[in-house]
Amino acid sequence: MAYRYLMSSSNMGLRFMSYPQKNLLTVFSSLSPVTAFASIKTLKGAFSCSYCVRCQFNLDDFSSKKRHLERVYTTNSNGKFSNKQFISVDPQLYEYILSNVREPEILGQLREETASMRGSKMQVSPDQAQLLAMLVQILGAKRCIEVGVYTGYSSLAVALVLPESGRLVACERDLEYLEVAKRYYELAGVSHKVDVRHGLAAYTLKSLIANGEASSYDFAFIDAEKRMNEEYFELLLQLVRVGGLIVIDNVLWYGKVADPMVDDKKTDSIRRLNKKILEDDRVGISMVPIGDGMTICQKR
Ligand SMILES: C[S@@+](CC[C@H](N)C(=O)[O-])C[C@H]1O[C@@H](n2cnc3c(N)ncnc32)[C@H](O)[C@@H]1O
Repeated sequence: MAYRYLMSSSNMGLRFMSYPQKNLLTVFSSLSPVTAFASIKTLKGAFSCSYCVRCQFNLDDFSSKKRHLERVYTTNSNGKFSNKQFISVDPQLYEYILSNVREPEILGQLREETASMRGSKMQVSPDQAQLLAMLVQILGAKRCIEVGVYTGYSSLAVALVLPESGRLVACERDLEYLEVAKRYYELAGVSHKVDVRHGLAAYTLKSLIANGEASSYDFAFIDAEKRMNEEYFELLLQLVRVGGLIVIDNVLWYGKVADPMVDDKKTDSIRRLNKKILEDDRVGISMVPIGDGMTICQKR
């Protein structure tokens, strides 16, 4: 790890370092990780953070430095991405991210109530919900659809920022979960904005199209049965207007999409859809590594 990291730093960090520092790094890169860490520590004061162009870790704090080494990686694809540095989010960093989320009180209450329920891991994270709400606000969205409500966390985040005349069609097949969601829509004073549809989401989406509602929605969020995502995407592409957004959750599937050893049906279907969307000229795209990964698609 240390070797890999030290080598990677020669592509970015070194531009900002003096020659002695560069020489020292060259020496470090040939050391074993343990020796490298020890040597870094003895260099206290020689330079601050030689590993990353951004941070300025205090070398006195050896454990911070070690954590930093474990958190920052460099792309490894023959320079195709200019040896881009990127971070992996460990629990400590994620706690920090969450501490920077403005979570409305009612959403916090719903999250806490849901924590003890079956399937609570399915809920989007507070940082994801905040991003969804922001997208809705940026769009000035009035008409939204959610596929996969569970107990209502993401749908409530969206409903809270919709204008009074806004409408969110909330599709969920499980009545027990919907009852919790409906209670929270009431508590938050947004139930007049939410059109709850109990049943299979594909059926609801087809009925909206049959009802003449094509191209009339601004925003849609897909977060239900993953193997159905392609069908939801196609139906929602009919329902969303040009310029509107379709956001798909779980596109990284806990990292399994990038692991060639994983070939289960769910992972394969997510990979297939990711590839299809990448090649789909009907939408502009951005895959965002937030939560379990979300792809934001804008209809052209
Ligand atoms: C990942 S959870 C949704 C989490 C929710 N977005 C949140 O943030 O709390 C997926 C939900 O989709 C529902 N679901 C799965 N397949 C469905 C289908 N075909 N039609 C409607 N709902 C479905 C499940 O019952 C489950 O509650």
